[in-house]
Amino acid sequence: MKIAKEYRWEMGHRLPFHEGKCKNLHGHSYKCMVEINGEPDKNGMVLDYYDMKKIIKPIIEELDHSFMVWSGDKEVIEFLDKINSKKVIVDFQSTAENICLYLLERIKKTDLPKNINTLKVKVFETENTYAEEEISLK
Ligand SMILES: Nc1nc2c(c(=O)[nH]1)N=C([C@H](O)[C@H](O)COP(=O)(O)OP(=O)(O)OP(=O)(O)O)CN2
Repeated sequence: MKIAKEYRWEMGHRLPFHEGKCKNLHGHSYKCMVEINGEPDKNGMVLDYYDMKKIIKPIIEELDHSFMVWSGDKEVIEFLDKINSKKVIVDFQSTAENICLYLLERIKKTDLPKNINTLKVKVFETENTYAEEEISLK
C-alpha cells in the first residue's frame, strides 16, 4: 500500500556550470511529493500522516527561504555571509535531480518504522518539471 504527502518550500539557487539563464541567482517555489510504500499496521495505517509531517517537515524547514549553494561557489557563499542570509551549503550542484537525492538521503536517515519498504521522492522545481527517484529500505 502506498501513501503520499506533499511539501512546499521557497528557495534560491543557481547552477554555476549552466550555459543558459540558470547560472543567475534565482529562486523557485519548490514542491515535493514523498511516497511511502509499506504494510498497513493493525489500525490500517502505513504511517500516520501526522508522524510523516513530524519526520519530514524539519528537513523542509531547513530549506525554506534559504539559498542552496554548492560548496565550491565561494563568491556566493561569501556574499550570503556578508548579508547574513540563510543558506544551505551542499557538495552538489542544486539541480532538481540532486535535490531529489538529497531529500531521499535525509529522509532515509530518520527513524522510519520497519513496515516501510520503499521511499519515493518527486521534486518539482517548476510547475512543469520534476525529478523522481525511489529507493528500497530493505
Ligand atoms: N535536468 C535539469 N535541467 C535543468 C534544471 C535541473 O535542475 N535539472 N534546472 C534548470 C534551471 O534551474 C531552471 O530554473 C529551470 O529550467 P526550465 O524548466 O527550463 O525553466 P523555465 O521556467 O524557463 O522553462 P519553461 O520552458 O518556460 O517552462 C534548467 N535545466
